[in-house]
Amino acid sequence: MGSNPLLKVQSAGIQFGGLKAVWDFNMEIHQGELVGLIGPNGAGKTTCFNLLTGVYVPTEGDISLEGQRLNGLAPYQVTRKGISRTFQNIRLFNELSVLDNVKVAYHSLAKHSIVSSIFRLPSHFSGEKEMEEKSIEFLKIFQLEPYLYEKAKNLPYGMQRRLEIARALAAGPKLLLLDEPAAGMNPQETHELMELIAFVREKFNLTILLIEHDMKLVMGICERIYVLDHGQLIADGTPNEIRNNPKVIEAYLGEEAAESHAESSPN
Ligand SMILES: Nc1ncnc2c1ncn2[C@@H]1O[C@H](COP(=O)(O)OP(=O)(O)OP(=O)(O)O)[C@@H](O)[C@H]1O
Repeated sequence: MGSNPLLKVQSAGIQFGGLKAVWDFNMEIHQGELVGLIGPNGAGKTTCFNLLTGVYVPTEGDISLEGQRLNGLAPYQVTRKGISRTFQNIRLFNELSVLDNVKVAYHSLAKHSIVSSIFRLPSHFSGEKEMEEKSIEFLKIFQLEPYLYEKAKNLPYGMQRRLEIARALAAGPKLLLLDEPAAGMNPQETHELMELIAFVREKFNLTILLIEHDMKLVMGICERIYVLDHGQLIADGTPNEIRNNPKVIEAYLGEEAAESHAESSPN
């Protein structure tokens, strides 16, 4: 790939006390790619997302988006630079309506000034109206239109997951990070979600990095995959390369063995 990468991570890492949760992490993602980040439980995947989004400041290495260094920026600044995310455990404003959840995301980027909003100047209303129309447009794409005025907490689980993605998209990201978007979904919901992810990627010319445990799903939609184990990258490549990589097979076999041991051990 000749062009400059959208995201570049060079030897990034973070240490918590004595624990090196992630270290020497390298990654390059180009505009338009759909990339997977996988690894056994506790491998450091969510920690990587936290590094990329300013939740954690790397104790080593560099992270840049379009050549601009992100190290040390607060999460809201990273969002403004163009990285949005969803969380493993859904984080919505439960008491707000579906529509307001998306409008809040727009507000964080809104162009109309605080002065115009306080004094309720005409520019405020046109900004507000435009924001509402755009929010509804997004929600239609995610088939959430029937729920516009429903409190977020009352949505079926699969729809809450969709709303989280819609909200992340409303911030207009260049790079969208999805942390286990299909967690807790049944196979039918998962299948529909994957089709939706592929669709929004095309429609908004997005670049996506996703963490997912469902191998079939990751292998099915990602063009490239990075694999973490014990905080370190052990492989990256196409789904086929990853599927046949002995280090990856070993890491996952190790996880299965640990799980079956835990299941058979008395408490
Ligand atoms: N704030 C923190 N303080 C201390 N240790 C942490 C912190 N955040 C993460 N860790 C540790 O870093 C390691 C990696 O955790 P992380 O949640 O990133 O793994 P993961 O690959 O996302 O796991 P899972 O698939 O189970 O979600 C774990 O050992 C975890 O306990």
